[in-house]
This record gives sequence, C-alpha cells and structure tokens, in this order.
Amino acid sequence: MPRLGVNIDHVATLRQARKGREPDPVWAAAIAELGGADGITIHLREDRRHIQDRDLRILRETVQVVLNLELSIDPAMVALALEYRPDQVTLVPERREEITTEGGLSVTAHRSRTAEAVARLRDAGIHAALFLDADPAEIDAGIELGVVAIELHTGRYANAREGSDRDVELDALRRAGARIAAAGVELHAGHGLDYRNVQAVAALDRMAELNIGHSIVSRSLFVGLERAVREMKDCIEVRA
Ligand SMILES: CC(=O)[C@@H](O)[C@H](O)COP(=O)(O)O
Ligand SMILES: NCC(=O)COP(=O)(O)O
Repeated sequence: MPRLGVNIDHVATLRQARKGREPDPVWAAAIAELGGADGITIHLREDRRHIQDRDLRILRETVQVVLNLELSIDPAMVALALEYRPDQVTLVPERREEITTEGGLSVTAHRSRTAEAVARLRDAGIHAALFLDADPAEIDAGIELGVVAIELHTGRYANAREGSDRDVELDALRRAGARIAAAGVELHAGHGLDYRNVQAVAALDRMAELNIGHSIVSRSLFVGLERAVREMKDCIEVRA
C-alpha cells in the first residue's frame, strides 16, 4: 500500500485568512500523525500565501514521520531547504497568479536551474523529487537528473469527467508510472485526489507515495482531522 503524505497547507490557508494564529498547521501535523499519516507535506510558496517560514522551522522539530517540503526551483527557496533540512524536497512550478498548482514542473524548459536545485539537495543529503505531468519527455528529462522520486501531477485525472475522459487520464498516469519505475525512480502522485478518485491511482503498479491535502482537510471540518486521515488510509488500502 502506498504511503500517505498529508498536505496541511490548507490549514494554513484558513489561518492566513485573518493572518492570525489559528488553526495552527503544527497542531494539524500532530493530529494527522495520530490518524496514521506516513508523511507531512507542506508547500512553502514564494508568496507565503499559506505555509510560513515559522511553520517549516517548528515542523522540522516536531514532525516524527517524513517531512516533505514542496518548493520552487528558485535558489533562495532551495537555500531554505538546505537550512531546515526536511527529509524530502519536491520541486514544483509556481505562478503567483494561480489559485493552486496548475501543472507539473517543466524540466525541459528549465533544465539547468532544475539540475542545479537537484544537485544542491543531493549534496546536502536531502531526497530530491520532481512534481511532473505524465509527459514522457518531462519524465525522461527528470530521470536524467538522478532524482530519488517523481510525483505525478494528478490534477488532470482528478478534474476529468468520470468515464472515458478519466480513463484516458488514468492510462496516461499508468504509462508514466511504468516509465518512472522502470528507471528505478520511486513513484509518487498527488493533487486533487479525494475519497472517490484515489483508489485507482493508489492501485497503480509500484505506487509508493500519495500526497493529499485539500480533500482531507475539507472532510476534517465535519469528521475531525484524525478520522479524515484514517478514512483516507482506509480508501488507499481497500483496493491497493
Ligand atoms: C504542488 C501541489 O499540488 C500542492 O502543493 C497542493 O496543491 C497544495 O498547494 P497549493 O494549493 O498552494 O497549490
Ligand atoms: N503534491 C500534491 C499535494 O501535496 C496535495 O495536493 P491537494 O490534495 O491539496 O490537491
């Protein structure tokens, strides 16, 4: 069964609505661990719209499972990863105007900057991962950089209409996953996964890690975070 990384950005989004102190993503991480999270994922955006540097600093001290930090390839952001030393850094694209991450990082368009970011992380002993679309050219370019893992952006799959549209997207994920696994790179997936669409992605061959935030945090409003995490773990387990 794949590991579950719980993304707690969305707790910080609520806090930042009033720029106050609650709800605290640090508490959320601890409760997610009680619910069975195998990892905690945070995205420290350049515009600091949700997760703050303070969160990263405290979470590095308190998180007992894998801490996965999502970052842009900007050298100043990578420097923060080197300072706080999460277990894993997943390099993602960022557009300040976007509401959420719209696609994967384009390694082919930013090859030298991505290679430099990966090399800095590797030299520091931090696992480097790339967040990519299910595009063979991008995946091959990513594999060439010698990363530990590639996380497939599942947004297109999640947004596709149930039925043949979604089947097409699932098939693209399946082929991309096979390419990644054949290269000996760990397969991760995430973005837009929820309690209804996660099973098919969890069941993909060699799926090692799923990063899920929005649907878990949304459900937690009604059932509590510990239970929401546990229910997602159950969903992943059932068909895997
Ligand atoms: C890269 C990614 O998919 C996640 O970070 C997730 O979407 C939450 O962060 P944002 O909502 O800021 O994109
Ligand atoms: N990398 C994807 C992630 O961390 C969670 O995305 P979402 O479930 O919040 O859409």
